[in-house]
Amino acid sequence: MVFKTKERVIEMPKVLLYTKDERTFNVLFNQLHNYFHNALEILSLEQVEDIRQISLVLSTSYSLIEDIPCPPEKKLIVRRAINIAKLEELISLPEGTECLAISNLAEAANEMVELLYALGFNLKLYPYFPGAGHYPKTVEVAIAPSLLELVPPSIKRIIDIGIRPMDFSSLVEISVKLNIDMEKINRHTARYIQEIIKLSRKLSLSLKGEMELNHQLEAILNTVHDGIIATDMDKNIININRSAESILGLTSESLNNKITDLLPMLDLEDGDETRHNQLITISDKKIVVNKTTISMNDKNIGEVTAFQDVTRIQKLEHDIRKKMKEKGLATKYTIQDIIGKSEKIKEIISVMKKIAKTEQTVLILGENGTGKELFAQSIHTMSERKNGPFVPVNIAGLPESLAESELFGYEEGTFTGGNKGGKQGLFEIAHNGTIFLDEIGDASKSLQTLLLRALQEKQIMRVGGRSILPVDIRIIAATNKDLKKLVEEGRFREDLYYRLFVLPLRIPPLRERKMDIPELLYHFIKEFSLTQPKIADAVMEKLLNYNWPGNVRELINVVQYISIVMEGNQIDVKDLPEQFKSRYDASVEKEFITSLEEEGLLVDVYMILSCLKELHMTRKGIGRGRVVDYLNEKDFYLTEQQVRHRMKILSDFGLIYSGLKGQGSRILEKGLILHEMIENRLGYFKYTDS
Ligand SMILES: Nc1ncnc2c1ncn2[C@@H]1O[C@H](COP(=O)(O)OP(=O)(O)OP(=O)(O)O)[C@@H](O)[C@H]1O
Repeated sequence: MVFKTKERVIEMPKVLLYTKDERTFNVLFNQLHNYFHNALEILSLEQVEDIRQISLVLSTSYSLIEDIPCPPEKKLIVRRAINIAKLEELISLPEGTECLAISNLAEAANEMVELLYALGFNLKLYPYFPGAGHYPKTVEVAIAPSLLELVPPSIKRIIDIGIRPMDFSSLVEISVKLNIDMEKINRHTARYIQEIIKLSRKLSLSLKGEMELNHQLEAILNTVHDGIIATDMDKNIININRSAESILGLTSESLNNKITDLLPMLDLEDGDETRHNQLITISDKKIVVNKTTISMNDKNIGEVTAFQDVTRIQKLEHDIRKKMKEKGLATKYTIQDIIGKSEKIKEIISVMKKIAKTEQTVLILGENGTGKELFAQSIHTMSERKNGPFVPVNIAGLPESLAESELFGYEEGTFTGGNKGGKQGLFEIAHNGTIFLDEIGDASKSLQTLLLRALQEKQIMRVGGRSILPVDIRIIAATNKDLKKLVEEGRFREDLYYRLFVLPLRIPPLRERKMDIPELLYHFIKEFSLTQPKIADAVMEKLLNYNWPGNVRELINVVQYISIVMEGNQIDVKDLPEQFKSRYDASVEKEFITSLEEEGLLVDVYMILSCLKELHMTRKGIGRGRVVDYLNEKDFYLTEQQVRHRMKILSDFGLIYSGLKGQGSRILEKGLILHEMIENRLGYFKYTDS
């Protein structure tokens, strides 16, 4: 039997990248593509058919995207870094040289001037852009980010610093805005570190013959977040930047010390393999280290060690995620997390996409563990509100006495010991987002009345408050109960039912879409990091035949169980939890019972099992002699020889455990089940005590 996990359809957020010229577009496009790979789709303005489908508009300048009709929170002006590898020529300019800083937009030209000053260049810089007008006649040099056609004819020397890439903080900001998950950000971080290290390496290579780093270079090194240490051939430290000092907790006194004395762990072994991207730990910090040899005329003259504090970047990202979580902004799931290719799931997903575009109330119906919350979160992340909060409320879990204040908040002074300044309710927190009312069928009558009012009026009043707060929220409710029936029984308000029953979404139980089982199984196997085990055909057959009362949640539990008990790399029937075993063994054991019957041994075996079962409670092994005595007491006569023969059969079949000599035998779980089955087969209880 072969089960294949099929490719998942992935919905990527669409990003509009808008730049003044095509070359900048290409550089930024490549950079975005390198960092985010397939996590987002990047479009140019011409490719956008409907601006409402765009999750984020990126540009190098606000003036460019001012008129694009979308809310300001969907627009992001990216910050630009400078290409370190291209700075070599700039460093060579004498102090005070007059230069034009050229760009196609005033904003960008001014920004370049600021950046170059911040980098410590002691030049006289004039921003220059189309329409900028006059500049002093004496200026002979232009610094241009590849836009050479903009350079006025009077300029004698052009320094091309290349198109400026986006800086890392903008990339992180994009990740956060688009809710690209932590794991992906982490992968980007690794890539970013590599990139920076490549730049530093290029920089060190461009310093051939210049072991005396001048002030400008030092200033540049100090703006880099990487730690950089340069050493001479005798391993004396001849330059150390500020980041290196702060990452390693050093002072400038470390200069002229030998790196081997001061930081022996940074003195990586020679040989290419070990010198690149090596991860080391220095006083609880994880650091990626790279080392490059500087050579002149084929002679090595020193080394540059560049390193990044991975812990710091991870912490930064962690803080961002934490902040999002605190604000209730973070949803765990998107439509990409929904596993399944059955017709039913495909149909639900297509309905969900339509539902997500609307603002209407959704009612998700389905048994426990079918994924109602997963679907609710996916609707939220697909909707216009995805950047707003998603606030889940478990109605069944709200104690009646607290429900009102939890949902609607309270004013200061309402409760003794209440918060100063009152407290926001969950409806208020969900403002501009989605509130997910789970297990709505469990709401008490009084809570139903309160909910009805909030839903009808889209406004709430805090407990003890006098003013009304309008809230802009989308409601998704869910239940595993038959709401219609509750209405008929008078246990659920009819008017609330019709408020909720606007867009119903029915999630079928897993037994009605068994085709999804293999894919779900493989997915969770991967999640519990079982290394691609083989799955015995019999196992798959059992999983497919099972009726899954606990739905996907039960399947997750089964995989977890398997991950604990399995040995080797094949999942066998024996690795399945109880609910599968008894059903499976039934057929095998039925055959066993039939064969015992044919051999005329069934009653004998039953009597022996009854004996072991009865004495089972003592937890001690029972010897053959004891069994013979027991049978005698019941007027059932077998010789010790016969008992031994029958017990051997039982032990071979795994129904009893016969210990080493003298320890006697004990009935096993399977023996108890078989005992019950024979009892049913025999249909009378003549031989039991009762
Ligand atoms: N189609 C699916 N693909 C991947 N994971 C799923 C799917 N359906 C459910 N799950 C997972 O199963 C678990 C249970 O889902 P969830 O909590 O959303 O169910 P529920 O219907 O809300 O349950 P309850 O009614 O008991 O609250 C979650 O871990 C969820 O991620």
